[in-house]
Amino acid sequence: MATRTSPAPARQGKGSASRASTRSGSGGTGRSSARSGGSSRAPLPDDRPSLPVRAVRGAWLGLAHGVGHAVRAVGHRVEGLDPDDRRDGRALLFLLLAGLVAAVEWWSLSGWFARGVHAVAAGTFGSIALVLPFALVILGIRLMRMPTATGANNRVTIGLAVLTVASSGVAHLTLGAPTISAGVDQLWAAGGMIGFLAASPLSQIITSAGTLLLLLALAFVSLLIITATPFGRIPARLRDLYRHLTGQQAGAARPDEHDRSYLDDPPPARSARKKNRFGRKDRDHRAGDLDEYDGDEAFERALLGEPEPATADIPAVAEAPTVPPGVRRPTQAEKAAARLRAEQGLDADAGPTEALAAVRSTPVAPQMPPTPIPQRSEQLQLAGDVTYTLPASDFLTPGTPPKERSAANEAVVAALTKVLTDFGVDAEVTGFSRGPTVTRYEIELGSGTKVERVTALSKNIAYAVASADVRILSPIPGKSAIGIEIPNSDRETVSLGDVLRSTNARKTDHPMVMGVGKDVEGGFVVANLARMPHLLVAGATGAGKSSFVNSMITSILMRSTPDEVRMVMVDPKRVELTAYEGVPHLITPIITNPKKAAEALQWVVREMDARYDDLSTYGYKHIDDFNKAVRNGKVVPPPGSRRVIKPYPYLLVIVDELADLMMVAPRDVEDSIVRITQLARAAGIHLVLATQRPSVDVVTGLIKANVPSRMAFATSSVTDSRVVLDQAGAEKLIGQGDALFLPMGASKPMRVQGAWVTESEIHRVVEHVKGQLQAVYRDDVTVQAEKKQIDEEIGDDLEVLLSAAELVINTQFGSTSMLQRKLRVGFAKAGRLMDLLESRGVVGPSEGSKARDVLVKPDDLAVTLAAIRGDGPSPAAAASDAGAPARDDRDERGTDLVETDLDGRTQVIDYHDDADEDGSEDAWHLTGR
Ligand SMILES: Nc1ncnc2c1ncn2[C@@H]1O[C@H](COP(=O)(O)OP(=O)(O)OP(=O)(O)O)[C@@H](O)[C@H]1O
Repeated sequence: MATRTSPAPARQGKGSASRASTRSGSGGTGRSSARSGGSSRAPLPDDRPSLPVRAVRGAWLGLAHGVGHAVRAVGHRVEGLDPDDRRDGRALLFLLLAGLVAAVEWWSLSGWFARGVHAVAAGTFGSIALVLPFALVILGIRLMRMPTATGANNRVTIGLAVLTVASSGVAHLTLGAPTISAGVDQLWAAGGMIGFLAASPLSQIITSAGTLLLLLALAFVSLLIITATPFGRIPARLRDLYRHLTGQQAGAARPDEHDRSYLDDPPPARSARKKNRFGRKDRDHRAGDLDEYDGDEAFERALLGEPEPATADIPAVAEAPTVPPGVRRPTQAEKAAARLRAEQGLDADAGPTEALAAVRSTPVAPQMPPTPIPQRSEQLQLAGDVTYTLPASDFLTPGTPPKERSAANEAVVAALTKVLTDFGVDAEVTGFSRGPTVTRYEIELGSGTKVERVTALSKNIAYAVASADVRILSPIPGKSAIGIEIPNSDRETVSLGDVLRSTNARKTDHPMVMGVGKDVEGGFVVANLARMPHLLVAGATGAGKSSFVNSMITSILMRSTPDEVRMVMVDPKRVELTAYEGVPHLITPIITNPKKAAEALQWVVREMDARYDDLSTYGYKHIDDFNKAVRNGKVVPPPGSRRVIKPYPYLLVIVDELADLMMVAPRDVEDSIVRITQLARAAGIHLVLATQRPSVDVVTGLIKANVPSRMAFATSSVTDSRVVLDQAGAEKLIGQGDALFLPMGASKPMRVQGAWVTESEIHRVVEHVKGQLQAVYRDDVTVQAEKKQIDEEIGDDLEVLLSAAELVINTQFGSTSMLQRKLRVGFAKAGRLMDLLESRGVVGPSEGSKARDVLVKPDDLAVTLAAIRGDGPSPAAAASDAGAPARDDRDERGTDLVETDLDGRTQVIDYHDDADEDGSEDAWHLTGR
């Protein structure tokens, strides 16, 4: 397969050019090798294997891919593997060898072939041949499931090899330590030839006991190599193993446990769910949909507001709920319910009245013990071959069990019915679905009844149910019914743990998926921040923004490694995000100073530009494609560069109070935000902006236009709601995490109760994460951009400096007295201008009375002037990009270019000016540094 290095690589098929480049050996890129001579373009002689060979090869690979597919589907499904990356053929060989050795060694097969296999296996490894199949199976399965994790696979292979040698040596010593003269049978029964060679010579030198100890130590070290366990982490690994073996993650099913059948049940089709809600059983749609169901669908379902469906077969009749004890006056609604009961001759303690029981509630799923989320440890080999374990799913505790219906709901149904009857409206309450915070009651109209007759009653309804926060949806999207959302007087908390354990969240591995909460129908809502691609979170103080931001960060910490997601947190309030200080996902300490935050945003712009440079250099449209290519070794730095190209993590920038930033530097902040939001999506950079002041001076039109996803918590006015959502509604929310979620592309906001995570849960997760890796902060994030220093230094002299630059560059004469004369300025000022030009790389250093060297050619005048104005890269960089002088200058001084990656690790890149052979510009330049 050809290696892809150019921005627009000529697509090489699997044919001749491709093979030619592969064969051309190391160092050469696909492109250069393909070009290395005219002959390589000419069709190669037909060196294809003969038909029978191809047929056997095809059959073998077909079988191998089939087995590989099955192996990848078992347990935690491996997805997104590029067909080109599969190594199934080799892996199947390992598995077959394992089977062969097992058949011979375990079941003592006889015959010449079995004897041959035994001679090889036992002759080499002695009695260790008995466990050889395990090692071969491990290697085979790893190769099928993780063919691209070359580093980790090599590590495991080396570890297994060392373990085999050490064990053979131990077997040799403990099983009689036979000498060669004792005959092959004895050697085979002990440690085989490997065991003999590993143990015998050593025991001559350090005695048998010493050798045994040494080999045991070697075996122990090999286990550490296989499991990528540093010495310091042995206790933690043992603890994890213990927890895993004793099933502590799963937790015991308690009788009062939250119903979590959704953990196991794949969601049925929407139509099936609808029918089942009304008691009819129809499972036909379900099986068909299951096969096609994938993580993306789960995401889209969540994003589209489709709740995670409840299980089908539950009868919709609820138990009679008991009213919580406590002395208080009954509300109007309760009185209405009592009246309805009395009218029907039922006593007050009776279960649901017939009339109320007829109003069906959406059933909640039945109780089932939870299953732990499978650990993704196999995928978590970080750069530098560090194994990283994500926090266990039970770090986040389950929430209160969801109720299908309660006395409060019955009371409201009765009150609504009474209002409709009192005002003579031909309509009835036909059902309700209870969410954690609000219940949506469905009202169906009799024929000939106007919708307005019900909507006009909103104030009367509010009065009857004694709640000001009544929201009417007309119609409920997708239904011929009016929805009336009324807060539950017995609201439930939605635990983040439950959301992250839901099927929706588990169907996708994407590291940027966060638990949002539960919708009005009780369905779990998750969202992929990478697809937002930017989010505005707004709401009055105390409405639940910070809790939402906490849930978001905790979701990321629960699901992603620092190699996958990095964060920049801006917390001008200084209290909200302090818990996360020191997590390895952070690029810079939490920023609390608004001025520094503005600078950090400018750094993000520079980071974005750098990523774009890489994307365009290597010809990829999205950072995901680029990362995939890097992982597959398809992105090779140009010859001469010492840069090590690594995948870019997603960068999540969280600003917990935008208003504070907009106060200190409105223009700069707005500029940066607009630039980031317009472009950063493809670069894997995503912004989350939270504010309690959603007014037009904070959330400006430009910012709004570029931040497409919105999460509105309760706002203090309808105007604020309009700023956030472009529509009213958020002012009716009831606070404490009640929100309207409007993801990009959705036309109507979805009402959700935000997920809640406690401080102790956050603490546990953060401690786990920090215990594995230390944060490596970059120190340039909050450093003022060079551009700003220039601005301040130039002060009021910008115009005259631009004239001076123009003069010097056009005349190619760097003389101070010329500036004095032509610009009519004094000596001191002309000297200052010349110094400014020097510091910006336009002229060289002073050489006494001689004129200075001019380093910028007239052709580059425009870009240099733009740079001095602050519209582009520094003049030195502009010049170095554009022309030879600065480059030569750099070479003469022997200065290398320096790149810093997200870990703050600095890499030196040799400057090289061999422009790509296809004429494309060399892209190794510093962006804004
Ligand atoms: N999702 C939720 N579930 C349950 N309770 C919540 C939720 N979100 C917020 N609350 C409650 O509301 C309180 C205020 O929430 P939070 O601090 O997040 O508000 P805020 O909008 O960030 O306010 P401020 O702008 O003043 O920081 C919390 O202390 C908590 O009691």
